[in-house]
Amino acid sequence: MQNDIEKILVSEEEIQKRTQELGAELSAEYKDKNPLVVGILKGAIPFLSDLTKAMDVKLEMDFMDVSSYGSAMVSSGEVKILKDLDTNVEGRNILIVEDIIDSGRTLSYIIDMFKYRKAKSIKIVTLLDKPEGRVVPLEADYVGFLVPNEFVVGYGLDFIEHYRNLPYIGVLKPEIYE
Ligand SMILES: O=P(O)(O)OC[C@H]1O[C@H](OP(=O)(O)OP(=O)(O)O)[C@H](O)[C@@H]1O
Ligand SMILES: Nc1nc2[nH]cnc2c(=O)[nH]1
Repeated sequence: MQNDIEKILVSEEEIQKRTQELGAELSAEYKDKNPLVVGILKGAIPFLSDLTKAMDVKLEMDFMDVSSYGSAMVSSGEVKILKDLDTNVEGRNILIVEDIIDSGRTLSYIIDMFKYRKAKSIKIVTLLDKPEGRVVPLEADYVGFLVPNEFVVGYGLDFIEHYRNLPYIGVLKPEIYE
């Protein structure tokens, strides 16, 4: 699998160090707020797992799965809920955990939904932000790393469901797409 990687953009050490920093910041922000940490399946799982272990606060976790219709690498803009939360978000402090914000469509849809459901506060932490990909305006409250406008894989991010288990963020060799 590692043979398929052309270059590493964010190393395992960089991810782990930044995750500890973000965990400390979020611990201060959410002290005594019992946040509901919402992971967006499936890409957010490795980051959410490491990040919440770096947060020394009482919190709850829940998960949503949404799909944006489209090919493996280009989304169409339509978002559909595949798995909803089990938890009522009304009056809750919500921390959404994402692996990447690209067009911004996925999170824009989810945030509107949480506002409609009367969440008390909504914040976003994303491991990666790809600002050049933005189609709808959206800013995360906490960002791990900025990435260029390239298709990235690893640490949760897939290409046709593979490479999520890489411990770093990388770019695939061109022949993998052939
Ligand atoms: O800002 P956007 O352009 O909406 O892209 C970001 C979304 O795309 C990826 O999810 P994907 O739909 O590929 O699902 P997955 O996490 O299960 O791979 C990623 O995990 C984000 O949720
Ligand atoms: N794997 C992967 N999924 C994405 N979803 C939105 N942007 C990306 C990306 O660069 N890589």
